[in-house]
Amino acid sequence: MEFESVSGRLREVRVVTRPTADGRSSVSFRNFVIEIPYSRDLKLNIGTLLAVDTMEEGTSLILEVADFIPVHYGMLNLDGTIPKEIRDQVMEGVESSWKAGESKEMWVDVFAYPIGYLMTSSGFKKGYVPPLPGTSVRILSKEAFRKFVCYEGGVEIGKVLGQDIPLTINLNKALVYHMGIFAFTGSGKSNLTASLIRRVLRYTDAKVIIADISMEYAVLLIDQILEHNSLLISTERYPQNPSDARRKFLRSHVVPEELDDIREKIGDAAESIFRGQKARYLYMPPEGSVELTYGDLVELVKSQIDDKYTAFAQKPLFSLLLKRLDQFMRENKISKESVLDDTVIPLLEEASERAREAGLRENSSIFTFISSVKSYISTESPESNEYDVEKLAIDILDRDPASSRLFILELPNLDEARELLASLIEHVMSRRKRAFSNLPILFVLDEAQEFIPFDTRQRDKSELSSSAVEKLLRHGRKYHLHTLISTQRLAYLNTNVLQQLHTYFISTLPRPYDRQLVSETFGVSDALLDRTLDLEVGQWLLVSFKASLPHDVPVFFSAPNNLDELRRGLQ
Ligand SMILES: Nc1ncnc2c1ncn2[C@@H]1O[C@H](COP(=O)(O)OP(=O)(O)OP(=O)(O)O)[C@@H](O)[C@H]1O
Repeated sequence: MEFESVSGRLREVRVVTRPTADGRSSVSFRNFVIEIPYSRDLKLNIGTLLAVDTMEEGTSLILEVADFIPVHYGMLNLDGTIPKEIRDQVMEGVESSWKAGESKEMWVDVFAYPIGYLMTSSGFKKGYVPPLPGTSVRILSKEAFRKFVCYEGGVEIGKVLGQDIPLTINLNKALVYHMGIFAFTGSGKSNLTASLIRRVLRYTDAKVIIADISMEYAVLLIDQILEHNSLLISTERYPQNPSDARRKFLRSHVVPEELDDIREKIGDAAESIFRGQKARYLYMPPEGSVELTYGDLVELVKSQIDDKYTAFAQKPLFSLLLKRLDQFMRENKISKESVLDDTVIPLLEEASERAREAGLRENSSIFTFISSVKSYISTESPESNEYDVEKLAIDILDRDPASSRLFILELPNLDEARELLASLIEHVMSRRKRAFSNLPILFVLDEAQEFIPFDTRQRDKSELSSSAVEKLLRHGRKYHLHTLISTQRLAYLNTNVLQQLHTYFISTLPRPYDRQLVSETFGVSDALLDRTLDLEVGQWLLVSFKASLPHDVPVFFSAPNNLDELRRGLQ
């Protein structure tokens, strides 16, 4: 059976127009009012799907329920102008008919909106055909809903709200098109992030790198650190002795109250991490000691051309060097941020050759310039045993099945976190470009507004991290580099990145601006987004655009509790 036995009728079509969140234009949503007879057994939920006849024969329009209100005919015109005794009498009568259960005078006004799909005899297809007012509206059965909404054979991430259907998604595709988790503090963002990471580790081959500024994930995923090849990386040193390191771990991490009874077990797990050499101290070079990049070299050559003391005879040769450098970078897909390496030496030698052919004297500034760049490149920086960002990038890109899969980077200092993330993304991207592989890598950025804020400032390094993350989101997919970001305030985020995310998990967002931004980005009705205000901790609205689900249907679900999964994992 495709439909439930009960059906209703389409009574009204309303178009609601409002200014966009940025106030620059306007956006309209179609809202439909459907009347369904009231009965005690009527099973309606926010998110229930309906089908209504349209102007095209044999084609129904699919609607999603955003809200519903029971109505009694007897109370339609009952307002304060009617004397109190009569009001009381009418309401008593109405109360008894609700209790009796069924009457022609009672119905439910259902507010629903079209989700861009049509149902035909050959199945579902994208599109919109105006529905016929007054015609019957049917409720999709549980099985029809499951087939339309869930990804067959996919990974279960929770249960559809009110329907007890396991919500299965295409996790690989969700990864590829980046994901976002948006909710007010305390709604369960870290919990959902951790349970999604568990599934990524179990059901895909992706490596996972978590940039953790609130030092939460080492505890939330401690069983996973033990289960998989992992590294817990910190910018602070832990004591050499594993039992001292365990004490420091428990002191510096918040163990959720719900896990108080297994605090010792968590301590044991931490000690195993230190004993098993799964913890690393990450060396951060002192500020200012950054390496020269290709962009720096371009700037240096340009300044030679612009310098009034550079002899005129040499300027065309510097221009030629600049042109060749630009060509070389384009051909080899080298970005300005890539660290200068010895692949550029043949280019410098070619420039010296041209200068010699032009008959320039050996002490000309172009020769001095070239030889100083060459000597910079060939001077090996002293080999250090410290685990630094370059070694980390190499480990992340390592394709050996025995290499680490889960990397938790504990970065409590924000400036340091931004600088490190920017540098890590640059290293990973430039190495990936040079040695391509399709091994997926997922970067998880909790508190993403700290890395890609709306307002970037050079002083606090957010400019660095913001441009690196933006690049990762825009171009990462080509190189199998993916991102999951999570934030509590969309207003504080660089909203350029929102279009790059194709899967959103939304829970309570108290500010209308944040909800409006999501509804505009995905074309989801405001009425549905407003329902997120009623969600409880651990309940989410999943919105996907050609990614997680077979059809782009916003779906409400309740996520499993990561703490239960952690508890089971530790047993
Ligand atoms: N799916 C869930 N089922 C049951 N309880 C949950 C679920 N998700 C979260 N919780 C509980 O809600 C509380 C807050 O969760 P969490 O720390 O993940 O929220 P958050 O949004 O990350 O908060 P913050 O922004 O403060 O970091 C936790 O105590 C957790 O146990």
